Order: sequence, then C-alpha cells, then structure tokens
Amino acid sequence: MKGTVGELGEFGLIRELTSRLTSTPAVKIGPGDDAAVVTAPDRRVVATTDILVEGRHFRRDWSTAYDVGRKAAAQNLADIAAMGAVPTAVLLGLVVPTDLPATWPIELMDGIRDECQVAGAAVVGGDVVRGDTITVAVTALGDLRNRSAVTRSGARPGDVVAVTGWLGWSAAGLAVLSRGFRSPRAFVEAHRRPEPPYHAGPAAAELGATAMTDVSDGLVADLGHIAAASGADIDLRSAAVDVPAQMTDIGTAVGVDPLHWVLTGGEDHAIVATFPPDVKLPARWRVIGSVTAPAGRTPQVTVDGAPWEKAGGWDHFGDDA
Ligand SMILES: Nc1ncnc2c1ncn2[C@@H]1O[C@H](COP(=O)(O)OP(=O)(O)OP(=O)(O)O)[C@@H](O)[C@H]1O
Ligand SMILES: Cc1ncc(C[n+]2csc(CCOP(=O)(O)O)c2C)c(N)n1
Ligand SMILES: [Mg+2]
Ligand SMILES: [Mg+2]
Ligand SMILES: [Mg+2]
Repeated sequence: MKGTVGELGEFGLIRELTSRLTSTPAVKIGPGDDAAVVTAPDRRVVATTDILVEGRHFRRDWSTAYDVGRKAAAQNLADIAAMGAVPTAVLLGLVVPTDLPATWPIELMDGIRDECQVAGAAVVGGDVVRGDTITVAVTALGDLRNRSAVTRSGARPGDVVAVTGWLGWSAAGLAVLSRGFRSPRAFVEAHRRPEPPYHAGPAAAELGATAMTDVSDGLVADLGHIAAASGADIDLRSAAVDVPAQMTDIGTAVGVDPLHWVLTGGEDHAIVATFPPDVKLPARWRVIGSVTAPAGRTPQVTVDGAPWEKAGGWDHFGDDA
C-alpha cells in the first residue's frame, strides 16, 4: 500500500481496514452498516473501553503499528477477561493525521484483528477521524456465559491473593527502550506486545474468585482498587513474587530494584484475583498474599506488612506520567 491516509480518503481507508477483518459465529452483521449486530447469548453484555495515545502510550520508533494494534486490543480484551467474561466483539475508534502513511492504520488493524483472534473475538466496527495525534480508542464486548461477573468489591478477610501472567516485564522493557537500547529482546517484546492470560479470567470465575482485575497500572495500585472497593486490606509477600534473574540483571544495569517493576509496573495485563482460603488453584496461579480485615480507615495494600513506596503505579495525571 503506497501513499498517505489523506490520499486514500476516509472511505478508502475504511474499505482497506474492513477488508482485512475476519468474523466469528457471534457476529451476525459486521462492519458496513450503521451498526453491527452481535449475539449476546447470556443477555448481559460486558463492555469496556481503553484509549492509546501516541507519545503517551506508545512511540512509533519503539513499536510498529502492528504492535500497537496487538496492545490496543489486548488491554481491552484483558478487561473483559478480568470480569470473568469471554470477549466477543471489538470496535475501533481511530484518529490519524492526514499525512500518515496508509500502511500504519492498515498494519494496526492487522494487529487488532490478530489479538482478537487469540481471544476469540472479532472487530465489528469503528470510526476514522482526522486529528493531529494518533489516538487508538478500542471498545470491547464480552459474554459472561451464565456466570456471575467477578467485580473488584468481593474480596473478604481470609481470602488468598493469586496472580497469573507476566508482572514487571513491560516496565522493564520500557526502561530498556527509554534508555535507547533494544535488548534484552524478551522484555522489549513484552512491552510492545503484552500477552494477557485471557482464559484465566473465566477460569478464575469458575474457581470461585471473589474479586478480580487485570494489572494495567501496577500490581500494588490495581490491588489498591480491589482493597478500596472491598473495604479490606491486602498484604503481599515479596518472596512469593517471581523476579526473573534476567530482570535482576537489567535492574542492576540501569540502577532499578527489579521488585519495583514487578510491584508497580503496568501494561502486562496479568490477572490478579482473590479466592476463598480453601481454593485449589491450578499451577499457573501463584499465591502472593492475603486479604485481611481493614486496620485503618482507608483500605491499604502492604508488602511484607509495610506500605510500598508511594501509591505504586501509573497515574496519567501524576508526577511521573
Ligand atoms: N471517562 C469516563 N467516563 C465514564 N467512566 C469512566 C471514564 N473513565 C474511566 N471510567 C470508568 O472508571 C473505572 C476505572 O477505570 P480505569 O480506566 O482505571 O480501569 P481499567 O481500564 O481497568 O484500567 P486501565 O485504564 O489502567 O487499563 C472503569 O469502570 C471505567 O469504565
Ligand atoms: C511512550 C510511553 N511512555 C510511557 C509509557 C508507560 N505507560 C503509559 S500508560 C501506562 C499505564 C496504563 O495506562 P492506561 O491507564 O491508560 O491503560 C504506562 C505504564 C508507555 N507505555 N509508552
Ligand atoms: Mg481504562
Ligand atoms: Mg482493568
Ligand atoms: Mg484497562
């Protein structure tokens, strides 16, 4: 594909984007009409939206358009999974400048389509608008398959806290990229293309999870949302949290305690959940802490009994963002 988005025009671009999509049996009417029609076997539809903005969430010299597409889909599909639901459909709101090479949105679409396929969903529509800053706004829908939604508010004192998926890998990759390096590859790739354990969301619901979330802003920060919504404290055992040797090596090289990445790094979209104490968890879950009765007025997350640094996570309007 030669030329720019402007040369292709709005409807030329839409044609290019939608011609690359695949469907699923849940999609009764896909892109091309005023709206899509998706079956909702459960009748309750799980819906979520998350935005990626160039310069803030991704850089074109760090990630390909395909990577950004994978990530934009992944962060939304992870939110569906974190409710205990199975993703069904995705919509893409896209803002692009007119002089952007047309290959960029096209490869983005390929990435979104492929990540949706990993999770069993399909892209069913979207919108394209001209704007100065590339903005990728994804909306995802999901199906609870007759299970109850697992919210952030159900954690109870005595529950265990368990996690599955990667923690700190994206943050370590970001640290590498922001210092001008491109390796170790595994961490840089983890930053470019997170791999949320989608299947673990519905599986956790089936295992009786009392509260659940995906880790987008950082483990301590996201567990803070569970603590606040549940009115309980959470204590993490740092020894139970895996810090890979290679991450320690990067930490030494750049002067960062790797535990900081594991506890406060977002964007890996691991799934963290609380379960009743007698739960039998499959091996992919690691028990990393416990829920306790609230000690003070504000529910707290502690690490080995003590507060971890500041809030411990990403805040778009915070000092570090
Ligand atoms: N602009 C908004 N309008 C309405 N609701 C919002 C808005 N922004 C956030 N929310 C809601 O607030 C809650 C928390 O949002 P938040 O974005 O922190 O969750 P998340 O998507 O799981 O995290 P992350 O954005 O880090 O992936 C969600 O239920 C979200 O739908
Ligand atoms: C270029 C660049 N600079 C910084 C970061 C780090 N970053 C951006 S958003 C976010 C948390 C989740 O955001 P949200 O709450 O919007 O899902 C993090 C850790 C990045 N990915 N790219
Ligand atoms: Mg969000
Ligand atoms: Mg989330
Ligand atoms: Mg999210």
